[in-house]
Amino acid sequence: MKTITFIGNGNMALSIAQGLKKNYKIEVVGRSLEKLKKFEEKLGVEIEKHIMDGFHMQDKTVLLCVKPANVQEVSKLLQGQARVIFSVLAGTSLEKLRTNFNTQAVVRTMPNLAASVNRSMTTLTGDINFQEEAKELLGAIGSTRWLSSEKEIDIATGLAGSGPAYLALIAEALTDGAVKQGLKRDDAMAIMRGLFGGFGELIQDIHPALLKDGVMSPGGTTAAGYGALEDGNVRSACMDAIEQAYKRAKEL
Ligand SMILES: NC(=O)C1=CN([C@@H]2O[C@H](COP(=O)(O)OP(=O)(O)OC[C@H]3O[C@@H](n4cnc5c(N)ncnc54)[C@H](O)[C@@H]3O)[C@@H](O)[C@H]2O)C=CC1
Ligand SMILES: O=C(O)[C@@H]1CCC=N1
Repeated sequence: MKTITFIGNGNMALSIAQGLKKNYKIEVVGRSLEKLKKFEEKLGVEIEKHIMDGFHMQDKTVLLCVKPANVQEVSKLLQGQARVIFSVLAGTSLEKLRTNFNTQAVVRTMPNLAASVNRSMTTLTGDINFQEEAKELLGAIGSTRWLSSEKEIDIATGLAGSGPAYLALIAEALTDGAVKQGLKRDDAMAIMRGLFGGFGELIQDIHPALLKDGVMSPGGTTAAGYGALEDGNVRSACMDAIEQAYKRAKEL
């Protein structure tokens, strides 16, 4: 079984490790043995645990899962030359990763929180020689799409990386709206979850505009509600959200 070395033991590392644990041996490098043990407990399989300070990554296949602000601090603690680093760091350029880490190759990846349920939408870019390996590795946690530039992965970060948070806002707001009109909270939550489940399947094959046309009867309830969303500038706010997220990715 091939070994994947996680550097960092936070939410993203755990979500990805959940998807990889069946087919790969998992090694995790962190700052605290206690936290590494907790990671192992949550993952439910035995892992190799290492402290970051002085860790040898010679010829290893590394999944870098720390925060963008920790790059310099973390890179100073590591020794040896990695075979390849797959980074999940938002906005952190290939050049910055190459400058800070001793590695033969670098690939940027942008998964999302659905990695924990094997449904991540993960974008990839970087060393073309590792395209197939990246697709296979990150394919274990959902769908992948290789992009041809860093600009594109920074935009995709706003769409799919941050996207679960944006959809969560919509989900919560619609639920609150139903509660405001008198639906019980439990019922509203169950109905919202069913809505997102079905919608998630429909949107795979139907263009959003056609899906909307299919729901909206002349003079009906959907048209009434849809008008309120347009009055609230939801469309424009969604486009601004991607613009702001992209801008932020370029600053990281
Ligand atoms: N949370 C998400 O939905 C997504 C996150 N990402 C990226 O994943 C990366 C990790 O994010 P999360 O797992 O959500 O964060 P987190 O806060 O859960 O984990 C960060 C991990 O970094 C390590 N760390 C923190 N401070 C450190 C320091 N000073 N020195 C050394 N190591 C340190 C620790 O292992 C910590 O558990 C980020 O770079 C983020 O851009 C990418 C896609 C989606
Ligand atoms: O908010 C962030 O910076 C990270 C990247 C994508 C999702 N979370």
